Amino acid sequence: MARYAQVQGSVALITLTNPPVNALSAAVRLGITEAVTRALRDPKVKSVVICGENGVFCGGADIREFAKPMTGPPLVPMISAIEEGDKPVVAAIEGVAFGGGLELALGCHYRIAHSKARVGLPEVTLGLLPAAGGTQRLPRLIGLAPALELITTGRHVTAQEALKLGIVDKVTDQSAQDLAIQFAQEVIGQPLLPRKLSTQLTPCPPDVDTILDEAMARVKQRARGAMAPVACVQAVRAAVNLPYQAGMQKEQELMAFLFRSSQARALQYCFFAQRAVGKWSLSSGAHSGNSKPRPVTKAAVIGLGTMGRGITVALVKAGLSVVAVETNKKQLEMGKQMVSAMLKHDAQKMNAVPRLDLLHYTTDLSELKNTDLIIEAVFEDMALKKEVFKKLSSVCKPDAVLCTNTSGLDVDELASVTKRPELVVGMHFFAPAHVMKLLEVVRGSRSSPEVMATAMHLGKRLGKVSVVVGNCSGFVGNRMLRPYLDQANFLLEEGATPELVDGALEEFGFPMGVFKVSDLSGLDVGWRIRKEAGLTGPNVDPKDPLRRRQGRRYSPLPDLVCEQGRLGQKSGRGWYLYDKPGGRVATPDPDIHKLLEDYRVRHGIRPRQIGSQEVLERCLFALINEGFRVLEDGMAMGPEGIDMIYVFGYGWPRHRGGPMFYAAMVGLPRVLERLEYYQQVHPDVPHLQPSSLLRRLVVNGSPPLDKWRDFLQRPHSQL
Ligand SMILES: CC(C)(COP(=O)(O)OP(=O)(O)OC[C@H]1O[C@@H](n2cnc3c(N)ncnc32)[C@H](O)[C@@H]1OP(=O)(O)O)[C@@H](O)C(=O)NCCC(=O)NCCSC(=O)C[C@@H](O)CCCCCCCCCCCCC(=O)O
Repeated sequence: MARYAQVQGSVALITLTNPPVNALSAAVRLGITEAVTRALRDPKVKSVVICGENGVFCGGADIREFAKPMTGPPLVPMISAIEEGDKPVVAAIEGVAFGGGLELALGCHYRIAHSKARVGLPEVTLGLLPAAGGTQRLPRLIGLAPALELITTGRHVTAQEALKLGIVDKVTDQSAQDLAIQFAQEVIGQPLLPRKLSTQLTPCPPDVDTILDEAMARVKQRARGAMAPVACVQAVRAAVNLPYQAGMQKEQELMAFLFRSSQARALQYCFFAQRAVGKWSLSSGAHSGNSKPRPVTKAAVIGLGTMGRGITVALVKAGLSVVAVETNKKQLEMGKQMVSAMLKHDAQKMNAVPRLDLLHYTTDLSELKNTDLIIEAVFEDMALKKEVFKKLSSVCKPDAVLCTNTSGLDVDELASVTKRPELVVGMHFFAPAHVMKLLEVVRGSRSSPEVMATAMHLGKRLGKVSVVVGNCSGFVGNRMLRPYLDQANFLLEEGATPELVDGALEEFGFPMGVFKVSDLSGLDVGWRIRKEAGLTGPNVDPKDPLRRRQGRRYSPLPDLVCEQGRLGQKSGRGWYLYDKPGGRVATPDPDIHKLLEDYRVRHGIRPRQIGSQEVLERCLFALINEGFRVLEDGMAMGPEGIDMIYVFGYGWPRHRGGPMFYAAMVGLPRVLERLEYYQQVHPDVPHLQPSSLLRRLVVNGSPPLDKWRDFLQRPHSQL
């Protein structure tokens, strides 16, 4: 797993060989240890170069090994042996040097990087810290403040930035390996001590305590309960306050604590789940490996509302040529200005030129004759969307892919009005579409594998985490949201306040509680949907009592709030009060408290004390229960897809792994028991009725999440 060669007479060349990213598995660590020992012992070898095969230096420790008992030589002594040796060792960094890979390079005496290489210590994103000396060597090399920033955020830096920061000594456009071999010969005989980072002091400004305290306050505020960033600051503090060996001791202690934590397991699960969802498969046997995407060079977006603008920006940023269609001239002009402004703003941040030349605006659908793929993003109205699809079906070239950006309407119904239902697919973007990482790719019953591959491939080009989902009302994300929202409203009826519910959810790790999110999105959105569904407004069945609809419990509270003109942030009042219309700072509103009190009196509800635990159990377990139903109905490939949808689209805290992972962590028997309890107390809420899949899993001893698929009724898969 590490190749040894002697080149140019006196240079030992050690090459890491563990594709695809040369992760430091036990075998690689053994290979490096043996090769370094050999090089240091061989009198003919005067200097050493360490590089990686296939243009990648090293992606760090082998994350897959973390779940298994440790074997092979540990990293810390292996890196120390390199640093302590009496021959200069040069790291030749191509591709990436991440995590343990960068730590290995920091143990070398010199670092040479290719100009396209990136380096970083992303351990914090896996719930860990750089525990092979990274928290002790990097501050000694580049100083306290930049090291703190890189270690607590896990940010990757380019070779150019690494050179400026002093992480690497040279950057080359040619082969880093060749330059390193040449360099390794030039430095033979030069004093090595100043290059051994463990022997150096961390360069610190006089206000070192302030810097550390501010960093700690910053990470605590941002971390939303994640422990690793806090541990990273503690470890770097040790690099300032303690001698190297004591600092290393501290690093190991902190790592031991993080290593077995549920947060680290959740974050590492997310790392693999994010990659797993890209490898989609359908019940027909088609999968990402055997279905070829169609080439897409020219795309179109129909509708320049908020979603259409964001999608247009995302497509242009990915380098696609885009025709943006908006039939309303005023809206077209407004959209044009907004899209240009967004592209310019983005380009400015990247120090680049905005690609406005890739855009063409029109009011005329017939200009779509030559587009390869069209994304319809008109108002969420089935009749309107059908009209658009009918037209598209006749004006677009016969093999053009037709996508709908609906957040929950029936993709098959739309496909049925076209002459090419097999070329129709849902692409559910999340607002703002050029920022949010999630894309639900909705498979209609007739969407062809090729079209699924095209939509998934396009998602990847746009930098999205794309998840294949089935065509059911609300798809996966919004479908699961309904029971969550219902429970939040029921809690208000029973005695909670918006701030109590939101407080519990934010404490759990959501960036915003459910009521703040509703205020941000606009309360009229749900109001309109409820009216259309006959849950409120003139279409309500007159036989339905006020707090029951269609045979189940219903809370009219959100309707009452809307009827008062409280539409959320945009009107300056919603579940909270804002300083002005469009204001963002939410304060609890005594008028809402009064509304809730009056409501309870009117309906004879005696308010009770509600604690955070009940808020979390009712809101989250109801959502999770629907997640099990989604799996049971065959609307998602597996729990990983659901989890990535919630992490990337709904603010579920990544360090809790997503709802299905969380359920597994809490314990399925516990989730089942609490749902059964709440169902007894609220028999009129069908969402609290535990799903049969959850019951089946518990009866079968709660198998680990990666075995849940075995308990799904495969023939029912809708994918
Ligand atoms: C490297 C990348 C940038 C490549 O990206 P790209 O898009 O090209 O490709 P993919 O991301 O799709 O990856 C391809 C393929 O490779 C897999 N993979 C990638 N990286 C790793 C890895 N590090 N390990 C294993 N596998 C990896 C990926 O899953 C794909 O596989 P697939 O099957 O889907 O094809 C990009 O991949 C990337 O960013 N990778 C992660 C980089 C990273 O995070 N590195 C840091 C790793 S953690 C680390 O290095 C830790 C070290 O600091 C220290 C370790 C010390 C350990 C000591 C432990 C002591 C514990 C003591 C406690 C004991 C307590 C007790 O007793 O209980």
